[in-house]
Amino acid sequence: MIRIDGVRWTYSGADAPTLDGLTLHVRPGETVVLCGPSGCGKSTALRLMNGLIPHFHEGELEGGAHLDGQAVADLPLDRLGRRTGTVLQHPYRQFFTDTTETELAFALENFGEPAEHIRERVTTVLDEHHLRGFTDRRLQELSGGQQQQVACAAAATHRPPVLLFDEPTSNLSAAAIERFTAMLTRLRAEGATVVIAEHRLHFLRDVADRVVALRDGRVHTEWSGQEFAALDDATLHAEGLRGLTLISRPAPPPAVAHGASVAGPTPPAGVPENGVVLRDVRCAFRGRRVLDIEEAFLPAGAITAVTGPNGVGKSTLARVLTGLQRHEGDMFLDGRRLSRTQRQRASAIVMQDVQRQLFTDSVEAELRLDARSQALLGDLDLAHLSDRHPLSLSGGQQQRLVVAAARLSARRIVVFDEPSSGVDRRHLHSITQVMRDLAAEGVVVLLISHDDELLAGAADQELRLKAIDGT
Ligand SMILES: Nc1ncnc2c1ncn2[C@@H]1O[C@H](COP(=O)(O)OP(=O)(O)OP(=O)(O)O)[C@@H](O)[C@H]1O
Ligand SMILES: Nc1ncnc2c1ncn2[C@@H]1O[C@H](COP(=O)(O)OP(=O)(O)OP(=O)(O)O)[C@@H](O)[C@H]1O
Repeated sequence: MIRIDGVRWTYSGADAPTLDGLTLHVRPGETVVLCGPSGCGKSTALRLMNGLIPHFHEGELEGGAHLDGQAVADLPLDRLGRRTGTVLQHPYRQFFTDTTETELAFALENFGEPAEHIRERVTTVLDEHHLRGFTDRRLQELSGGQQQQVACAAAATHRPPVLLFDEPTSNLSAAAIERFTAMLTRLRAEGATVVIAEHRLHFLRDVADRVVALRDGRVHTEWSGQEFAALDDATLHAEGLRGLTLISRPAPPPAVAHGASVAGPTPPAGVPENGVVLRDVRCAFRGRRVLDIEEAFLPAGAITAVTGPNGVGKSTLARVLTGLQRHEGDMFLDGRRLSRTQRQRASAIVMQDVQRQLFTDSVEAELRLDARSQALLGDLDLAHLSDRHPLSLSGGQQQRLVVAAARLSARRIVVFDEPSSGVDRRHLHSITQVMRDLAAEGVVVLLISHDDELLAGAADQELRLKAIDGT
């Protein structure tokens, strides 16, 4: 189905090839997982399969991918579009339309399918993916996890024989990951060929036919699905990969909070001196209330995890803290009430979609380079990339760059919104260390995450949000 034979690919302007002798054959109906350290070439390999290389990205290609015996480079884009469905690392970047329903219909409309058929298919997909509640919701107003679920559904709506997923679970809750796994099982039953690039491997244990670990742009190790399922975590860790065991996380102490959307005990009286206090904080979008916190205390010098299902209001809370969101109620820092502008000055954030906060034309320029930032670049394995354009970095490299900028920001409040997307095992530890160092300096650190391994290693206390309707 997909054949890649000894491909070499060098991005335009890069001094070394990103794919260097990559050989990979994917059989029809097979589900293959691509894993490997950040920057090893997983996304690039997917771009070769869906034609973004060479149709979109510029560079030097030797060899190429074949789909059903036809060179991807020779296939017209509409034929490629019918044969492949792709979910990118930042799904919001791939939306063409405005609402969930029109996005699901988009590909079929482009292929000139009859309106009746489009309606039927969109209805089926909305049900299969549990997206009924989002039918007419505007895509830009969905939470990160909700967007990722819509992107997965939209990629499958026209039933392409090949589906390519780039870190499809980076923003998903455990329940949403289960729904995604069910989608993979359904696709396999329908005979689809599926390639998934991932760092989080545990949910792929029972669905992968083959697992391929890349390193330096070529295949380094390969396991059959059975071999993979039988691997122990130590073997995977030795390969620099994340384990298969679902971390059962001892719940950290609850953050001091209560309110309609918050699980936790009663707060202390008065306004604590050292940290953030939220009082009667409420947010609503178009009359729909999404955040309702009577009182919460986020102490300085500790990492407070904010958890809860997709769409429950975690990023909204992050925007409240950092002064990016209008709301009712008050926020105090170290006993002093802060206006929105004061909050913007007191805080830094690593956003869920870090590409939104890369503004300059080099890694170096994103940070103010001095001895301290040089050392941090080394810790985060970015030192060799300092001349590079930030948007040319891999997903995990971009993530670490924004983490570095937040570390150097010298703000009292630093929020990390899903910082483990694109992040391999080694860097999970370096990012945890950055958060720990900030907390040790007395910063109020907030960690929003669905990643139990990250939470187990980093969270000092937990603020668990529940949906306003109680779910
Ligand atoms: N600008 C907006 N307009 C309308 N609704 C919005 C807007 N921003 C967020 N929402 C809605 O508010 C709710 C909370 O979104 P938020 O991004 O805070 O969730 P989250 O808990 O961070 O989710 P995830 O885990 O998926 O990232 C969601 O239902 C979302 O669709
Ligand atoms: N447009 C580009 N120009 C130059 N180099 C690039 C470009 N895109 C990616 N690279 C480099 O190619 C290498 C592989 O990137 P790729 O995005 O394929 O890695 P990845 O394995 O998907 O990483 P991650 O797990 O961090 O998402 C990285 O070192 C990256 O910096």
